[in-house]
Amino acid sequence: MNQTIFNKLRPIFAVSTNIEEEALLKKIATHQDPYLFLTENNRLRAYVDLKNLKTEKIDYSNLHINQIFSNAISIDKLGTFKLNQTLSLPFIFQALGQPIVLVKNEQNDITGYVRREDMLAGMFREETKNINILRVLLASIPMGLFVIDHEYKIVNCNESGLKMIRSEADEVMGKDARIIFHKEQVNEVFATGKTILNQIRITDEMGVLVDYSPIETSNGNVEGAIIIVQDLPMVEEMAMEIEAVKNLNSDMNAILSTIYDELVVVDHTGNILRHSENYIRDFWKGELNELVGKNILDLEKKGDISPSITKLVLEKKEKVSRVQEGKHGKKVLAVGNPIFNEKGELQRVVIASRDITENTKLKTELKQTREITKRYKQELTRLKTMTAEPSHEIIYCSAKMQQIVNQVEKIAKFSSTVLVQGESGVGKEMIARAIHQKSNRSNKPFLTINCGSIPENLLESELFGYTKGSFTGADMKGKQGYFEQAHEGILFLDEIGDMPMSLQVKLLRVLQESEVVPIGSVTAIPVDVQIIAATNKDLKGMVEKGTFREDLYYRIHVIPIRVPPLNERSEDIPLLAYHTLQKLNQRYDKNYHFSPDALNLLENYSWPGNIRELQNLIERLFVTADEDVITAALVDQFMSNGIVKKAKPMVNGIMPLQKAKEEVEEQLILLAMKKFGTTTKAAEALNISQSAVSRKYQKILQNE
Ligand SMILES: Nc1ncnc2c1ncn2[C@@H]1O[C@H](COP(=O)(O)OP(=O)(O)OP(=O)(O)O)[C@@H](O)[C@H]1O
Repeated sequence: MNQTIFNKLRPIFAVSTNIEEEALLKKIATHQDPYLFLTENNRLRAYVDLKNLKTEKIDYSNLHINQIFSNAISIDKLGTFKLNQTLSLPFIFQALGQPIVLVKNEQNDITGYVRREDMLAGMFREETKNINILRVLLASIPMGLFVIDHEYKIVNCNESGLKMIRSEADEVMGKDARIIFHKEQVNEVFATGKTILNQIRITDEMGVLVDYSPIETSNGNVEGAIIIVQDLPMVEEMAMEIEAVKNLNSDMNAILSTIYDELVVVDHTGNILRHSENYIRDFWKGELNELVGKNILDLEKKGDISPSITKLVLEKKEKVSRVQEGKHGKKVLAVGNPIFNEKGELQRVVIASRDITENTKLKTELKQTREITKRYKQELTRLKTMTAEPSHEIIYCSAKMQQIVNQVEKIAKFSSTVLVQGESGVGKEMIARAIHQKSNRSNKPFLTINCGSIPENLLESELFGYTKGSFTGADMKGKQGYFEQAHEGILFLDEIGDMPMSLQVKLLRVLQESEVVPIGSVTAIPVDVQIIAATNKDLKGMVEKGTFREDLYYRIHVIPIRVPPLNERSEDIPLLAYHTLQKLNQRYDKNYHFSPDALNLLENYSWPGNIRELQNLIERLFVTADEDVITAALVDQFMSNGIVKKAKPMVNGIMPLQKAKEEVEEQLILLAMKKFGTTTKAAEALNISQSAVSRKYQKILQNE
């Protein structure tokens, strides 16, 4: 019995797992026979049957040691028998249940191993002797067994086998096994003497998983074969499990690829364990063959793969994210996550990347658009301020304004103090600015301060400045006053009539001494500032009433300019109206114009608010007009709406009646002549004789 079982004792190659991986692989590569791996203290660790690797031709240079060990069979699963052990039935069952049986000598040294098929073949050979054992054996094992002789004929089989292929013994016995099972595999086993495992056979009668093993003579010739059959339902279950795992895997890949565009998993040394398809397309420069098993760090060094963050994650052992560039300028956000085992050792690195090319593009576009918008905004504000800034171009055609403009030209050559008088909105500030523009101070500051709208103490500090800590609430650093700031330029003191008496003294001093003493200081600062003061009040009258200092009045009344109200120069009205409308047209890209009647109406209005009022009214007309033409009806509507009041003869104070009559008469004649152009028509309108109009008109012209 023992002889039978052990007469095909195969040698075992034992290797220690602590030898260099490369050497180990080489050693394994030279033999196809199983290996026993030993632990450091020479104990058995695992058994590796290279046939289990399933790969027909193994390229050992590409094989990773982990792949070999993943096929290792735990040492607990191996049966162990002594060479001379008597094999009772239970022992035989035990032996057949093991993929391999280790055989030891009396000294307990492993002398070789026996495969399951070797054992069965031996027993068949000794059939007559072991007939009973064999029968029991064949009947009781859960797998199907078919024994084939050298002519491929089935010479023996068990009940389980018959059930599995759904046949009776007489249908099978003596039949060529190649008809029932895989012809090629049976031929191959006979030709090569190799075992072929896990062949699925599905026909109308059966669905089984088949292993083919050779029965070899002691000199190595194949003299038959053993076919081991397992029911497919069981196999199916396994297969389904595998299928389920596969599905799970592909689901996982699908889910991951929707969350991430690329995915690669490496072990702690950088060996690629798995990757998504996109990863190959976007980062792998080589062929689309398998990347698994290759080392990502080596590939990076060789330049076969775009640099990844694997190295960083392996070094830092923490999550790392970076924007990386793939093929064709593709930008990805790669996040590398280290995965640790229970001992806290780094086991895997999962690198998931997201394509952010589009995002980056959009971001860049957004940035550019923002910049453009910013520039447009700046430009718009610039344009707005330009349009909002009062134009310094003096618009006029009246002789009165011509006189003023001539005066401005002359004054601009000197730095004398100027007093501009006139009603509100007549253009006093405009005149002051014109002086500045034409003077040689034009590239120095022009500062304006409204003396009527600022509280007294604030006005003082604004005008003269203060030193640090000079009063509660003062700026810590102190402040330069307007006089200092306007040095070498012009200071426009608007509403000078509203300046408090106390400040009038101080102002007078500055004007006389040409130096300022800031609040809280004792040191005078020399200043060279030209003063242009303006008022709509009767300063002379105020002096008489004692509300304005006489000395200051004379100090500022050096060059007086009186800007006449608009109704004293009504010929300027159409021009100013047209000019204002043009500016609005330009600003809003429109082409509005006045009807002649509308201009007439505007011209005949008294304009108590002067040019400012005119500008406001025109802006209102512009906004309201439905058509390009601003009609008299529309102008009238605003006037009768009470927004502006219709002109009425105005009397500003008591005067001799005769003089008043003459003035009214003069105005009426001028208006009529301007409107109708001829004395005849003017006479008609004024309801007096043509000769009277002619005479009076000549007189007016002579007096002007
Ligand atoms: N001759 C003119 N040509 C063009 N625009 C003018 C003219 N005169 C005045 N303006 C405009 O009229 C508006 C009022 O002018 P300005 O502020 O100079 O008047 P002001 O007499 O100083 O008024 P206030 O006394 O109320 O300070 C300004 O927008 C100014 O540009």
